[in-house]
Amino acid sequence: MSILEVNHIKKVYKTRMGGDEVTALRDVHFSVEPGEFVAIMGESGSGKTTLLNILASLDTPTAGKVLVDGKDFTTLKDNERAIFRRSNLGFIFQDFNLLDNFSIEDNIKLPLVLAGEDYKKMDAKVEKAAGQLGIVGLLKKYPYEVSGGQKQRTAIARALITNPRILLADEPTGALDSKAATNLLKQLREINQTGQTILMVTHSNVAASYADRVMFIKDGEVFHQIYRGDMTRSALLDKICDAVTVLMRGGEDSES
Ligand SMILES: Nc1ncnc2c1ncn2[C@@H]1O[C@H](COP(=O)(O)OP(=O)(O)OP(=O)(O)O)[C@@H](O)[C@H]1O
Repeated sequence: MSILEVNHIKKVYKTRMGGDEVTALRDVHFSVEPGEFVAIMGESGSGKTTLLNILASLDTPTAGKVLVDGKDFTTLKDNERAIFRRSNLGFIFQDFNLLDNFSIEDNIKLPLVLAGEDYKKMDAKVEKAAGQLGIVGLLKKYPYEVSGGQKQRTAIARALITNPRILLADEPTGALDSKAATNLLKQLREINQTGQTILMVTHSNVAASYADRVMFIKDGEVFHQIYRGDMTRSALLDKICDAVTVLMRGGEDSES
């Protein structure tokens, strides 16, 4: 069974007291298998954030369903959706979203505290997550004392500590220099290779080339998909660059 099924979702925003309407997603339909690493690309305004917000259960679609492990969460009440989100999804963001007054250790621990987990079990989980991300030596530091790459590793450790079914990443390398971005992408790939399903929205062709599948959104629909198959990362990168060029030409696959 697919881990995620996005079933013909549509999202229409109503603006100005219900006057104007904006169709951000027209008909988005795809599924993700357990252990896949999927990158979502698309030009500004194509609907990526809208899609991610719906997948994150932070917003509801106007029509269609989203199923995680066969369960439709779009129909849950707000409090049930919050519990669903906490136990099934992990998030990382472009700007890390760490709490400045919390140590690295307490930032990583936070989802466990919110979930009411037994304090005695927390330390072992923090050690394990920090070990996986190579930041054990930073646990007593504060976010302002560590680099951008280390902040994002902290955010990943925090996202993974609850063993989420899916890790949702919104432009995770957007605030990093290219060396830190490369290290982070390699780390995400390693985490994926342990079986973690990852969905990542990105503007970066290079970032997308670390995924198994790259999905292009255009005008609120899935316009094109590229599967890595047995391609090397650089061959996948070439294909992504070609697809982005076609997309920027307005979707016509020719010069004319
Ligand atoms: N809350 C909202 N109310 C009305 N329209 C919205 C709202 N949020 C997004 N939109 C519109 O929906 C469309 C898709 O926006 P969305 O933010 O999902 O695109 P995006 O692909 O994430 O863009 P970017 O890459 O610039 O972040 C755009 O036309 C946008 O103006």
